[in-house]
Amino acid sequence: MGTDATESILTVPNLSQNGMRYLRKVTRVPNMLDVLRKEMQRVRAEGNRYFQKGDFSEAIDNYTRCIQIGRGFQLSGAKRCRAFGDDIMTVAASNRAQAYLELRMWEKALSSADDALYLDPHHVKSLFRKGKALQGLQEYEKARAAFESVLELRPQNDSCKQALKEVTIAYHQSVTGEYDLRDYFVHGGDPPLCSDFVGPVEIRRTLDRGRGLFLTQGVQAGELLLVSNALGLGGSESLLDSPDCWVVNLACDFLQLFDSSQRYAYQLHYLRGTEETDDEKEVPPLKLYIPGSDWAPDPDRRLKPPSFNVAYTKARLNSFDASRIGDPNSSRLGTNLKRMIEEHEASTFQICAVWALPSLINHSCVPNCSTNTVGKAMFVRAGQSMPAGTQISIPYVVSECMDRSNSMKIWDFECSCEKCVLDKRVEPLVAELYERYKVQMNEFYGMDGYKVGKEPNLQVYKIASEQVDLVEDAIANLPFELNDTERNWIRFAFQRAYILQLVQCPHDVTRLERIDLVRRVLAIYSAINVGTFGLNMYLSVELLRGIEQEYGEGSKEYRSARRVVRHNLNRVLGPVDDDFLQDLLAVNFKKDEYSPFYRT
Ligand SMILES: C[S@@+](CC[C@H](N)C(=O)[O-])C[C@H]1O[C@@H](n2cnc3c(N)ncnc32)[C@H](O)[C@@H]1O
Repeated sequence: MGTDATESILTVPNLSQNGMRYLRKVTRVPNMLDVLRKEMQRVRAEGNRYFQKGDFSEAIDNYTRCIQIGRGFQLSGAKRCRAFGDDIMTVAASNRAQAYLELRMWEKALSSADDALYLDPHHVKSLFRKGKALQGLQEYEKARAAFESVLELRPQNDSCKQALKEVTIAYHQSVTGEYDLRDYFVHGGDPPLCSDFVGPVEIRRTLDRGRGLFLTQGVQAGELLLVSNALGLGGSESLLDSPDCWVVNLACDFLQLFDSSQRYAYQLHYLRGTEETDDEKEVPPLKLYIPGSDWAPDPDRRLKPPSFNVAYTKARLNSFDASRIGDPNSSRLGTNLKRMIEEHEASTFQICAVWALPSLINHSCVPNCSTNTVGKAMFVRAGQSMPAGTQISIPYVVSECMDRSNSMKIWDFECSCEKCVLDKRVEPLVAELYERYKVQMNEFYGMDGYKVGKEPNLQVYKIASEQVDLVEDAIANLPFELNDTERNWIRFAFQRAYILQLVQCPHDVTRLERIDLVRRVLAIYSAINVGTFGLNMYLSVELLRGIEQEYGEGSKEYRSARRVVRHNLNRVLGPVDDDFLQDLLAVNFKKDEYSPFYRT
């Protein structure tokens, strides 16, 4: 138990001289202590009632009041008052710790549990709550020690055994970067808790983009670079049209971090805002993001919440789409074609989040890393093999628009990646075609053209195919040479035509032709690397399905398609061995009437 606990409990009452005199007097009154004990119990019970109703702030006020009465008497000077009400205060402080836990106010929960343990070092519930607070602070080793003390006193305590298991796993994850997510990826269900992890990266200043994250060693595609739990979440109807709503939501979430933990408050502090120019912005210590590390700044430099404006700006400049948090399926193997279209075209409610360390990664429309969320934890993996010193990049938003300035505007910068440079060059040359494409795709909304059913929509197929042909002609006639990847970047701007041609293709299109269509769409997504990973994974599995039906499992075509699947899964899910792949395929190869190869 630290000195903090002693200090905090001793400084609770704030009695005036008159108050002290009064207390000394009343403690001499016969039965007064009984009366006061009853009063303490009543106030504590009142706290319990508020707790039951879910009003944790009122509960905390009552528990504090109960402690104030007890400490007031203890400090009143009378000898017989020295240990007055310790038993009642222990429980009040312990319950207050639980109320703080409910509010995710980890530091206060810890200090309240310590208050209770100061009075009774073997108070089991307080030891447990201390462990939970430390778990919330990602201090896994210290949490483990607290849970172990509980189990010494109560070896059969099942919740504590479970909590000990959780922090042991979390500690292992945070140190090794090994996460056993197989079961979750294969069977879905509630996302497992994942600890933060910092792999082979460092934070450095860049020449022109403020700070960025760089590799400290060479990595292979799929290697885990970092895992980060969301600092805050915000939601609204639409991400790009009305950012105000979710930014305000997020900013409010941010302000609560200051009641939660200084570590998280500092992570927020270092996020990009507009108070300083990029060059002046400090490079945060990497330790700040490593669970259990001794990152702490001078204890006198406790951060106070920023103004709402600052929180708002930080929310705006650092948030990414987090819709996948609410959809465990899309963290797994992507979705079937029906859902793929629905999600892509009709996204309505948007959730946004800020992840502290990923927020220091700069954007590229052709990123070299993948991001995937498991619950609130964002996993960042290398999307390709890269040497030490490479600056890593992620897509803040994946947009097919050739002019992405609108969708990027909330982040306040103009992207100048290779794809942006190419798009700017090509856009005027395909302007008329692009306008027609956009009008047509919007018309399809009106006529349910995006609905995927068992019966293909032949009109949509015809129009989509015509557009694909026009795009292919336009690409072939561009007045400059392009490589395969660049051609696919341009196709990506027209991607919906390619997808609709695939999903609405008539029954008489042969399996080989379908295989070609899947291959083509997959090549388009692969060219923008891992930005639309769900689709990459899904389409590569579909390709394998088609090839298995066409050529059989023993064929070289099948083996090569399996390598493609493994590569795409690996970049997002990490190492995929044969058993894991088999399990994933077994799930995905279930009868799916929206597959392009169903009944072909
Ligand atoms: C999420 S932060 C990324 C980290 C940021 N560089 C920092 O120092 O905090 C987003 C901000 O980084 C800068 N940024 C990110 N990607 C960029 C890019 N591709 N080109 C120019 N600026 C970029 C912009 O100032 C943007 O508002």
